[in-house]
Amino acid sequence: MIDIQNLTYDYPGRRALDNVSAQIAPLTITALVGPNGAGKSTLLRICAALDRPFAGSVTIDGLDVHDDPRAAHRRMGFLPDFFGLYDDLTVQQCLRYRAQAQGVASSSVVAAAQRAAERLDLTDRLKEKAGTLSRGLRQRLAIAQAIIHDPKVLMLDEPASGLDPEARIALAAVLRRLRDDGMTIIVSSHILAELEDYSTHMMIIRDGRLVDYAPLGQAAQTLGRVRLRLDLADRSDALETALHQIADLTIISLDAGHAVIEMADDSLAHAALLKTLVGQDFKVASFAPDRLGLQDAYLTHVKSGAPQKITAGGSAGVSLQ
Ligand SMILES: Nc1ncnc2c1ncn2[C@@H]1O[C@H](COP(=O)(O)OP(=O)(O)OP(=O)(O)O)[C@@H](O)[C@H]1O
Repeated sequence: MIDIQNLTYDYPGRRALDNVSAQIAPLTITALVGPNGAGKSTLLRICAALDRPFAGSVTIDGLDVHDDPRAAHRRMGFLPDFFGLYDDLTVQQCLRYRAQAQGVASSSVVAAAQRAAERLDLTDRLKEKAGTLSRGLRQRLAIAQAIIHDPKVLMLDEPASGLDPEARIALAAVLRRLRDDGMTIIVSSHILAELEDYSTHMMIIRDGRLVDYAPLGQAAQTLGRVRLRLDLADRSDALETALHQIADLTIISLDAGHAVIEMADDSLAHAALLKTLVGQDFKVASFAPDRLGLQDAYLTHVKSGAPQKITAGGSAGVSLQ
């Protein structure tokens, strides 16, 4: 879907991107993470065909975005980290204006504005002026403008910065819905916790280099294997012995009340294990894939003496500085 090949970009005296490559599959939501100055905004601007790389290319469905930026812009929506709105226009006027500016056929402008408002839950705000909206609503209006032409790809640079928890939750719901509707999304952020709920993949960059790009939940797992978490309602010291008797099962962590195990990605094998444990009278309260958290995966990759500072960020989770 999005093919990023060997991107290199320099600012005067500073290499911002160094040979970055990644292939982003359709219908994924990629969390683009990294400390301040890692190159996230530069990467997004290049993917959005706003800056031209010194070397390398970006294609969307085979279209080189720098060869034909206008065609590329019809396929993508982009929201930069700082954006402006026409404060004196109503939400409806903003959306209709943007539809016209994006080249939506004049017979479809009204419908496009209505649909974008519906997708971003703005239909009850259509008559309000942009200048009177709260920060969360302004952000939603800006995203509605970015998707007015129903692009296949949406790229958002720090969309949740400055939003309160409620607005962040609303934004997460919107992004999930857009993905379900058929969009491929890349979203950058410093705050990992907010990305965790909806991201399918994580791309880590640091000092302009790609550190990792992997599906969440599988980042640390072997292909064809899956990590599962088992919780017991009643603690039982016999759990370890029982698990050791199961073939082709690796115990990742264990105590009398829970276990994280790795085994073949085979639902029949999982069902058989569950049946065995229940048959041995273990009180299984839950048994489900153990999703490797985005924070865990990020920290796994960056805590090896990396130069950036990582601070625990209260309810917002880990933040990168
Ligand atoms: N216009 C510019 N001129 C010179 N250097 C720049 C310019 N824009 C960015 N840089 C530098 O390039 C590097 C990458 O910047 P970029 O904004 O892409 O990083 P980022 O990961 O988005 O950072 P942040 O999280 O702080 O937004 C940084 O070291 C930054 O200081």
